[in-house]
Amino acid sequence: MLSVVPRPVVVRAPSKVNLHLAVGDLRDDGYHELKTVFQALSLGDTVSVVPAETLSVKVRGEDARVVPTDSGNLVWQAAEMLAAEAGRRPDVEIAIDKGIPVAGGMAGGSADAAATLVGLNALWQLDLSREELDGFAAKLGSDVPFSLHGGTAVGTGRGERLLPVLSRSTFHWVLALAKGGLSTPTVFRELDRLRADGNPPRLGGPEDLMHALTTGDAATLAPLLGNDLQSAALSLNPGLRRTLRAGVAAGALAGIVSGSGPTCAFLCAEADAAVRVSAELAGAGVCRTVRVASGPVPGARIINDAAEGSH
Ligand SMILES: C[C@@](CO)(OP(=O)(O)O)[C@H](O)COP(=O)(O)OP(=O)(O)OC[C@H]1O[C@@H](n2ccc(N)nc2=O)[C@H](O)[C@@H]1O
Ligand SMILES: Nc1ncnc2c1ncn2[C@@H]1O[C@H](COP(=O)(O)OP(=O)(O)O)[C@@H](O)[C@H]1O
Repeated sequence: MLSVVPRPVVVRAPSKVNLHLAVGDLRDDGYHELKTVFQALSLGDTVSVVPAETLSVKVRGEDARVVPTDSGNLVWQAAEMLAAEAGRRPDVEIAIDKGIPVAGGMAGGSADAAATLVGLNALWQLDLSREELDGFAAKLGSDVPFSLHGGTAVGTGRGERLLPVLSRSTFHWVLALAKGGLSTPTVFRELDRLRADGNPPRLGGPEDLMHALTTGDAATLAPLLGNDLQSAALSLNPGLRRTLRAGVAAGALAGIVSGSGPTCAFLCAEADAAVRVSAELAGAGVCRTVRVASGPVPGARIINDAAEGSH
């Protein structure tokens, strides 16, 4: 007799780099007002969801052992949220294949949460609209809406309100992954402390950077990259200064801390240059490992069909 084995829905979700991250003051709700330009990168995670008796999370990949597999994982929270909406049990097994560094300032948990929303919307045939998914995404975390959208976008509010940005051509990046991670709230707190003690420079508006994106010219874009959280990340992890210097010495057009760090992202003139820079950085002993990536790429999207298969 043929048994019907449910096939998983498999979703690919991108990492991100903040090309511009201007941090405003601390709000009463504990978040900072942001103006940021996100770009989704080809380094990503793959998440698959398949019907099961109970909710469970499995994680594979280099950083797997530091990722929670219980309700501390954003994918767990995403599944419970959608199950409550659908009035059903979250009876699903979620498997995460991690390519994105954990606590690396590249929105890895957000990518997985966005992938889970997309995957379960298909698996459970919920037919939720883009706007409804956005609402769930924003509840899960400030970066989750961007992980759904991908591409290049301006984020305001706490980063969850998005407007797409016109970006011509593909940009080539080298990512220097650090040994440990940095906690996002700790980095925001460190920036508040630095600001209370002195007056670290604040980024202006992203208008010139957005214009550079429309030209598609990496050399024009490079000097306009900026991140207000960089001084805080460097204060918590001073070794990152060496990493940033080494990437530029290796031939990158510019280097920046990605979001709250500690990953450093280096913009390169073209794909070949990125491969050369990555090889030199890997040999310089200034980071755990290097990755080459390009952007912009799409947000969380299904890479197979939610069909049932007979085995
Ligand atoms: C800094 C950024 C830049 O894109 O990314 P990462 O570097 O973490 O990837 C984001 O703002 C992170 O977004 P995300 O990681 O989703 O943060 P959330 O879960 O919403 O918030 C975690 C904590 O970070 C701080 N936080 C976050 C967003 C914001 N606009 N202001 C904040 O002060 C708060 O302390 C909050 O409790
Ligand atoms: N699916 C997930 N992948 C990675 N980390 C997760 C996930 N769900 C929850 N976390 C928790 O979120 C923290 C921040 O991880 P991550 O999203 O990778 O970094 P960042 O906020 O710097 O972009 C981790 O230290 C981990 O405890």
